[in-house]
Amino acid sequence: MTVTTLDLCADPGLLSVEAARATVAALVAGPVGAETLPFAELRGRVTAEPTMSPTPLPPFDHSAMDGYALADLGLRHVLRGRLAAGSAGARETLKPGDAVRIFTGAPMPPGAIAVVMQERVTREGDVVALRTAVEQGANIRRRGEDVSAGDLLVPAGALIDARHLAILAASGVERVAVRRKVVIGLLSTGDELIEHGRPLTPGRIHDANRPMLLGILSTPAHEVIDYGIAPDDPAELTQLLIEAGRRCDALVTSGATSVGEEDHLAAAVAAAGGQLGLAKVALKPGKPIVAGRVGGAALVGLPGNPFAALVGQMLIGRVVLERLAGLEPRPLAPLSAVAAFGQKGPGGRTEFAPAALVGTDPSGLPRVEKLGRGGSARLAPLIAADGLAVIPAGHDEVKPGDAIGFLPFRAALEV
Ligand SMILES: Nc1nc2c(c(=O)[nH]1)N[C@H]1C(S)=C(S)[C@@H](COP(=O)(O)OP(=O)(O)OC[C@H]3O[C@@H](n4cnc5c(N)ncnc54)[C@H](O)[C@@H]3O)O[C@H]1N2
Ligand code: MOO
Repeated sequence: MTVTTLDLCADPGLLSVEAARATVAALVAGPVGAETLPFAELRGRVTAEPTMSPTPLPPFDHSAMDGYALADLGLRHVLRGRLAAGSAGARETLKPGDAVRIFTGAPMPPGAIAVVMQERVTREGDVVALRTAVEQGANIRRRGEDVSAGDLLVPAGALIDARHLAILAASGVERVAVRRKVVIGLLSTGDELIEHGRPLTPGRIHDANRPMLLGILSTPAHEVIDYGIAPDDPAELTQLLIEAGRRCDALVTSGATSVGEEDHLAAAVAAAGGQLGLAKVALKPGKPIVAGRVGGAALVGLPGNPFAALVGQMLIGRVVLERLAGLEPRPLAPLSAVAAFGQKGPGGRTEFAPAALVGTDPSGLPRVEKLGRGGSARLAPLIAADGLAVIPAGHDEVKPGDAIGFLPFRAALEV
């Protein structure tokens, strides 16, 4: 059987992380289709169309302070009424010398030109005496000063979070067109793996990658189909790939990417009528990443070692899912930090290592301490880590105080 390969790695050397991200992103022709959802179901979904505001925000002129609405800028006024937030507003227009007791959020009475804060006045019965002059328009929030009717509220390709919910709710938008959920098949490979929750037998280990990847991929924008553990059996793996290629937009696997005789992924993808390419990425850990297509699905094959799989998904696999979901892949932009450690290397590969934030240096940059002694199979150092230290390729040695990068888990693990 001939294995059809994609030319992911035309260069005989290692692909840079950025080049690998671009190559893998190009496997996806475009985003999945769209559907229209009610407001309550929008969180975590990706907008498919821009939403324009049906109304100005704020919808009417109102007071920004608790105080007095004034008909003119004189220092002495007579109180004519009271307006609280939620009131439908005053009907009568103020006359010169008039003031109205007003509270934050209440509609401006007709004829009022400024609001004075209550701390700036002396009250004697119905007389309001200003201690200092106010300017015209002071403390008035104008209709439409935040958003005009017809303004762009949320562009297409936005991952809807609390900010978007706030402005959509404020504008009374009830339905939004979003990308349908990206259907992701998830698969672990390896005869040594046992499902979490089942007892171990000699020589076998629990599958850690699928629960980890489920933890990353289970978002409102995705529907994950769990294909379980595939044994190191080419025929069985081929059948699974054919089925997943029919149902899924993307397939994320771990293991079997390497060169061992039991690493059957490439042959199984070819037997399933797909194409696969091996990208040797200048990345430590996670060097072997395979990507391709099977049926209608883009396939990302992560290395078997759990930390390598995590790094591969965070840095490279996610661009496939972002493209399918209609999100512009976010550039890999580690924060500037300084090393609180010294080490040799990483030489020609960019190294990612579990790391904790340990204060700041004199210039205010975060100091980053590397955790654990390396190794792509170790999980324990991740638990105390705040994110990943990023040591750029080309360093033969890192000394304490050297400039490095830091990728916080919070930003990196959200999809
Ligand atoms: N001769 C070579 N051997 C290896 C090379 C190489 O270049 N030449 N690369 C090494 C590197 S780097 C990595 S990473 C691994 C990648 O191997 P595979 O993607 O084929 O992964 P496996 O061989 O299936 O597994 C590697 C390791 O990870 C454990 N594993 C696998 N799946 C899971 C899982 N779901 N949960 C927990 N642990 C898992 C597996 O038992 C192995 O110990 O290849 C190196 N070898
Ligand atoms: O680079 Mo492997 O991906 O070390 O674990």
